[in-house]
Amino acid sequence: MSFASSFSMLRHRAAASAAPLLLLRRFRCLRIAARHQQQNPNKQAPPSRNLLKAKQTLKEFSSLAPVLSLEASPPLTESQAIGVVAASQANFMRVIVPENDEPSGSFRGVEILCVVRALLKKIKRRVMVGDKVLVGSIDWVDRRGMIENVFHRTSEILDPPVANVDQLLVLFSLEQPKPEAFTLTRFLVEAESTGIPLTLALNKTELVDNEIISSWKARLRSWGYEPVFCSVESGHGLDLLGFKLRDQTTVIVGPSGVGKSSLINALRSNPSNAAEGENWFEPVLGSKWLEDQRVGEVSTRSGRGKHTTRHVSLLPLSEGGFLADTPGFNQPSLLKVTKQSLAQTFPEIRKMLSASEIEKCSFNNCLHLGEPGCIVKGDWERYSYYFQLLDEIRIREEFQLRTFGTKREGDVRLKMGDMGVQQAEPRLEPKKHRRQSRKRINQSILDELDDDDDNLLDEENDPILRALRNENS
Ligand SMILES: Nc1nc2c(ncn2[C@@H]2O[C@H](COP(=O)(O)OP(=O)(O)OP(=O)(O)O)[C@@H](O)[C@H]2O)c(=O)[nH]1
Ligand SMILES: [Zn+2]
Repeated sequence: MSFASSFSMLRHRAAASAAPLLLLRRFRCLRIAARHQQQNPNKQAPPSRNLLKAKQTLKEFSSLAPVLSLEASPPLTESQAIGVVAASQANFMRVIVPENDEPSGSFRGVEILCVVRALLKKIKRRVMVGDKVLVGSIDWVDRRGMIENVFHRTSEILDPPVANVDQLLVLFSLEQPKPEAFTLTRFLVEAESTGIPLTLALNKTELVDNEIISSWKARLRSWGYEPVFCSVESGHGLDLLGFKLRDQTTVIVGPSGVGKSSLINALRSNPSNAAEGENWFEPVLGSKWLEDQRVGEVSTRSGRGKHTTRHVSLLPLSEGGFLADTPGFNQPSLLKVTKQSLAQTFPEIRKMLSASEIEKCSFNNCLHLGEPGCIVKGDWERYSYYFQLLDEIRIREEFQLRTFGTKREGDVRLKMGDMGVQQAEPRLEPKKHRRQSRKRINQSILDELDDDDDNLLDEENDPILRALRNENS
């Protein structure tokens, strides 16, 4: 397990255990109060403040514990609904819930501007864009409400931060800009490392001739991918893409200028997509904001460049499903990829490893660097990219190690792992028996960078720094 993921597991566990503890304490208050009542039956003592508080907390927790399972369908009152968080801005979250007010019984989407219940914050239950949530205290006229609980997540990505992503759409263009094989590989590796299914699409087909399309098709097939060729300009391939996105929450990633925003706009307004009936997200009532999430309007309204904000938002598709608009997130950080996991992000290596059941690599955790006995041969196009990325990840891992090692020596100890691989492990704090939080570790990396006078890193655009900051926020 990677350093990073073990920390996030710990963090989740800590959040989950806070609630029962609080509950237990409040239960004790109740019991003591009840015993007091038994011993003094004639005294009608006014309920103590603690007792009131305990009752209140029990009431709060009864609708809260535990995190709702995805299949759960809690009984809803008039002022409650289940929806999806489409955006988060400052202290507010925009949640899209279905509204059943049509005589025909068909659904429409309503956007409710929500605050998050203080209790959820208290027990550190984070609400993310993409989360399925229980909204309560809804004022259907003003379209305001409060997020009362969160459902289990099926997935969670951090860069950009979105929950319940079903699919990643890696978008490149064939021209303006031309695809660059190594950059494309970085994007694919980042997408593969999430474990979420990915679709690769190549845009602007109308700018190139058929030979170029065929040669990319063959080349990408040898990498293990079947891309969708499309053109926002001519409309070619958009039906197929629309079909692939239907009823899915999809995050589009890709370099600047390939047509991500153009594609989002095209898919949202494709009139042939406007099926009648179950498309309860379009139109979304009360959302001037959603209308504004269009390429041109955002820039004119804010008066800044259209991509100066980094707020991710989910845009409802006319046929159901969401597309995440991810301004500014167009460089893969590869922060979740480790030396050991890199091989699994290359379909070519996966294929070689699964093809040879009998002939295994001599080493269990072989890095496939051409050692004798390694079954991963070098006769494939991206082998050199694999090497290059392995090197990059090695340097980053060493940098992280050095940062913990020099700055916060006490927090890290080196452990001999399997096959003699050295691994860094945070030292348990002697008194609290608690691991250092991932936030603090990330912060120590950021501090280290801030201390560095020769620091020429572009803080805004450096994907690793950004991913670390996202995690901390
Ligand atoms: N010729 C052609 N141009 C396109 C196509 N799709 C998008 N464009 C143009 O490509 C340029 C960049 O499009 P955007 O949608 O802003 O690209 P983006 O990926 O969102 O770029 P960033 O916002 O920088 O990440 C715009 O001028 C679009 O009009 C296409 O299919 N063909
Ligand atoms: Zn090997």
